[in-house]
Parts: sequence; C-alpha cells; structure tokens
Amino acid sequence: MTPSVTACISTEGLTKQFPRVTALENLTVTTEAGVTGLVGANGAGKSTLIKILLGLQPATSGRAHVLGMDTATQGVDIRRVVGYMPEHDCLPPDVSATEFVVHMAQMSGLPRTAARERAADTLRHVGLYEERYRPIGGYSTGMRQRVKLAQALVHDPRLVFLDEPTNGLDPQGRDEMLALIRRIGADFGISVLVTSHLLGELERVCDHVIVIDSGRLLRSSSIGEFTQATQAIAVEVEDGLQSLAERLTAAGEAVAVQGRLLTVQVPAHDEAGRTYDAVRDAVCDLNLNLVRLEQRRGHIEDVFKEPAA
Ligand SMILES: Nc1ncnc2c1ncn2[C@@H]1O[C@H](COP(=O)(O)OP(=O)(O)OP(=O)(O)O)[C@@H](O)[C@H]1O
Repeated sequence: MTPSVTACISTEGLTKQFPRVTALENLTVTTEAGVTGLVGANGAGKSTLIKILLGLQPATSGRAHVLGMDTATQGVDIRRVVGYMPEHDCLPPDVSATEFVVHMAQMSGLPRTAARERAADTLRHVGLYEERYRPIGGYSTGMRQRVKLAQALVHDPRLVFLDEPTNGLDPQGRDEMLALIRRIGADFGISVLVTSHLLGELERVCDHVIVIDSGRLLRSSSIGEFTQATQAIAVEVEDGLQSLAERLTAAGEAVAVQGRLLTVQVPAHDEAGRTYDAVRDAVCDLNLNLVRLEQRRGHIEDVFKEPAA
C-alpha cells in the first residue's frame, strides 16, 4: 500500500517480537500533521514504536512510513528531518547546554557559526537562559529535559518524537513542558509525536491521540472524539443521592450512582430536555441542595474501561 500523501506516520500490521515478549502486535495506524499523543502504560510498546519509526530497530513484520519514507530502508533520511528526545537521560555532565546543543547541531550538518546561532535560539525557545553556560551535571531534572528537547529541535526538523518528556517533573515543570509542546506544534509548525503513560495530561496538548495496550491498538481518534459530550447528565447533591436515584428510577430514568455523582442517561432524541426536567423536579420535590448538574464528558482513560473492540 502507498502511504497517504498527508500522513506524518503510517504503520501497516507492524509487529515487533522480542525473544520473550511481543512489544507491538499488528499495529495499523496513521497520523496527520499536528500534535499526536501516544498513550499506554509502561511496557505498552511506545519506545519500541519510536525506535522503529526512526529506523533504529527493524520490525519483525509489517511496514511503517514517516513523512512518506520507508523506515526499513530510509532511516538516515528520516533522521535528517525528524528530531528525537529519548526517554532516558544521556547527557554529558561536564559540558554546558550550549556546547552540547552546538555539537548536536554540527552533527546534523550545520556549519559552526549557524550551529551556534541555532543552538542559542533553540535554548531560548525551551526556556534556558544564563544557565546554558553552566555544566549540565548541575542541572535540575526540568533543565535536563529542556536540553534534551533543544537537541531534538536544533536541526529544524519537520517532525519530533518526544518520549515521556514530562517524566520526573513536578506539577509546575509538567505544565511548562506541556505548554512548550503545544508551542512547538502551534507556533513553530513542527508536527509532534509525544508519548506518556499519564493519560490525562495529553488531553491538554494533543490534536489526536493513539492509545496502545500490550502492543495492540486500543483506539486512535481526534481529541474532540475522546472528550466529546456523552448522552448522560451528572448530578451531585449535598445529601440524599440515594433517594434521588430511587425517585428517578421510579420515574423510568436510567441512573447509576458513581461515588458522589449520579449519572442519568439521556435518550437519543430528548430534544425537549425531558430528562433535565425530570432531574430538576425530583431535586425540587425531595427538597435537596443541588451542587452540580452538567453534561458528562469523556476522557482518554475511559478507553481502558471500554470492552476491547
Ligand atoms: N531490546 C529489547 N529486548 C527485549 N525486550 C524489549 C526490548 N525493548 C523493549 N522490550 C520489551 O518490549 C516491551 C515494550 O517496551 P517499550 O520500552 O517499548 O514500552 P514503553 O511503552 O515505551 O514503556 P516504558 O515507558 O516503560 O519504556 C516491554 O515488555 C519491554 O520489556
């Protein structure tokens, strides 16, 4: 099959078999330009997929293309236009961020002067300023992650692979890194494939999300489809959730108690809002204090609660 012209990444029946484990199993998936999240628990196969896409590891069977190039035969060409931020730290402690990123820029073919300029720009973009002249050995985890990100961007790639970029960061560092990833996609026009085992955080920055579990595809959808409003209402009251549930059940509504919330299913064609009226009337009749009444929204983690397709 010829890869789609607009596809960033496409795989067809991709399988990677290690002696004791199948890391990827018959994975067929396509991504377009933009920020794509690759989500899965530890060991799901995310890093293995990235290494195959970079042409660093061969697949056992199946095929993969990156920006139209075949990963089995064009790894060098792919790595010329794709940046890679590895999961694990591989930074030399005795050199400064500037020296390291200039070196990486020269490795990718830039002359020394251009490499120095690009490195300075890129380090500024990722938020490293005066610290960039100090040896990396004294950096915090957040600063080290930024150096890894800078070296992935310094050769002006069309696409970057970011493997667990928020690993080891505190909540503020995590927010800053996520904002940076959004900017890479939105302001610099570089497509991004970003992995995480934390499902919630990718909802904030991605256009599209791929969920894998034990090397198998669970779902690949736009973020809008993951988080779209569902046909259910969530209700929270101060006291009396059980009596509210009983009253609505008696009135013919489909309800379920989930902790402090009551979810009420809305029939597909309830244009008149009859279910909302029923909830309002029941709350009123029982004289309950309403805390929340809202349409439920899905989350990426809901995929893991759905039965496998
Ligand atoms: N070189 C290898 N040899 C043997 N098994 C491997 C190798 N690389 C990965 N694996 C196994 O393949 C599976 C997928 O690993 P992979 O690193 O791709 O997962 P991951 O989703 O990136 O998780 P993590 O974030 O923990 O690295 C795991 O069971 C892992 O132990």
